[in-house]
Amino acid sequence: MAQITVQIMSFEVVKAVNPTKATNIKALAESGGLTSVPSEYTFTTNPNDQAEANDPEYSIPTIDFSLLTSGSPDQRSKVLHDLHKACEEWGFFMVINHGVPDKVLKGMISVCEAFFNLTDEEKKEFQGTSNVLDPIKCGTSFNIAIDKVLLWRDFVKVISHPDFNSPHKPVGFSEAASEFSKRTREVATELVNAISETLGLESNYITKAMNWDQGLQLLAANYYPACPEPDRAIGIPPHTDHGLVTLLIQNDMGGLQVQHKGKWVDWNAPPNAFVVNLGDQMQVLTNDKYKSVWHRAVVNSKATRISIAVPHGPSVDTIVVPAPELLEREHQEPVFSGMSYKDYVELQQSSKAYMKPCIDFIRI
Ligand SMILES: O=C(O)CCC(=O)C(=O)O
Ligand SMILES: [Fe+2]
Repeated sequence: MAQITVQIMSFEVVKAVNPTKATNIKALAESGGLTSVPSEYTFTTNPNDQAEANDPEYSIPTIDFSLLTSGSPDQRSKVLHDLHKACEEWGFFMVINHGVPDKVLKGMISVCEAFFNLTDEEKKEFQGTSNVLDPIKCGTSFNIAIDKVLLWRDFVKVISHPDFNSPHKPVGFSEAASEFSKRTREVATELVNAISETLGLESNYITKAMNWDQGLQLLAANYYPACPEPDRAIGIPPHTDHGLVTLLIQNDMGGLQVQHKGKWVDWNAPPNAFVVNLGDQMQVLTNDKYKSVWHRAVVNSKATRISIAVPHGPSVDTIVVPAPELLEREHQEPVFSGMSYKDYVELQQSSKAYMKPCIDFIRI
């Protein structure tokens, strides 16, 4: 009987969701008495697809950033070798000793938490429109105009480059986000230069070809409250990221899983490391050599998880094509047709590409 009451109650809360009046999962999770996942949020995963914990085959590649920027020539070439392997075999790696102070990372997580703690009324101002490239946008799920299953996730996204944007609330958000985005971008630039070298190209090849100076950088913060039945809901379903590289930090809760050799691998990065993954534009540029990798965010029953994903891409008007220098050297035909980054992002977030590999739309 109690069970039925709860289900009806949560159904009523969820029914209030509509594209113009977005409610949020934080409010639902905190409303008390929620003992099961409401049907609109039901998303089940297959436990047999999970990688064995501690299997060395699934041990995560780690890149020591300090050796890349200030190691001896031998140390640097060893890191470049590891980076090449990580890009080719995983598309995901962890970056340690990156030099961004803990204070900057923790400061960013804490202002994001404060943002999610604003009242619904206060957040409404930052809801944005249906334009996927709104400078500031917040909401719940992925895109409630097209979602068939609601996600156990609220989000706030801001464009931080080429122009820096920030909500004016809560106090301190803008300062923390500005410092965090600047420092994170410096690390991303070094990594992209190093990735260029691992491809046998000039270190500034990618940044030049992608108009990096005007490149898009987003701060996308995710809020996943504790969930009463974590196996029956999902924070973010399997997807690849649209840009070149994404750098991600999280509070001390895990939840990111990466697909590797057909299994889902738990990614337990320490809070002061960056988790880096390659995005679709890197796969296009390298003509499938370095692939963007499928990943997802699962939820847990213990505590709120916050992650901040920072995708870095070309400038929005760059038409991304496989690098002619690589095609020539490898005697390959291009396997992707060109598309502007802006069109790609819009396509990826449209109903046409919902839960589908967006990159297949431009595969020749
Ligand atoms: O929260 C996470 O760990 C994953 C987030 C993510 O994949 C994204 O925002 O694109
Ligand atoms: Fe992602």
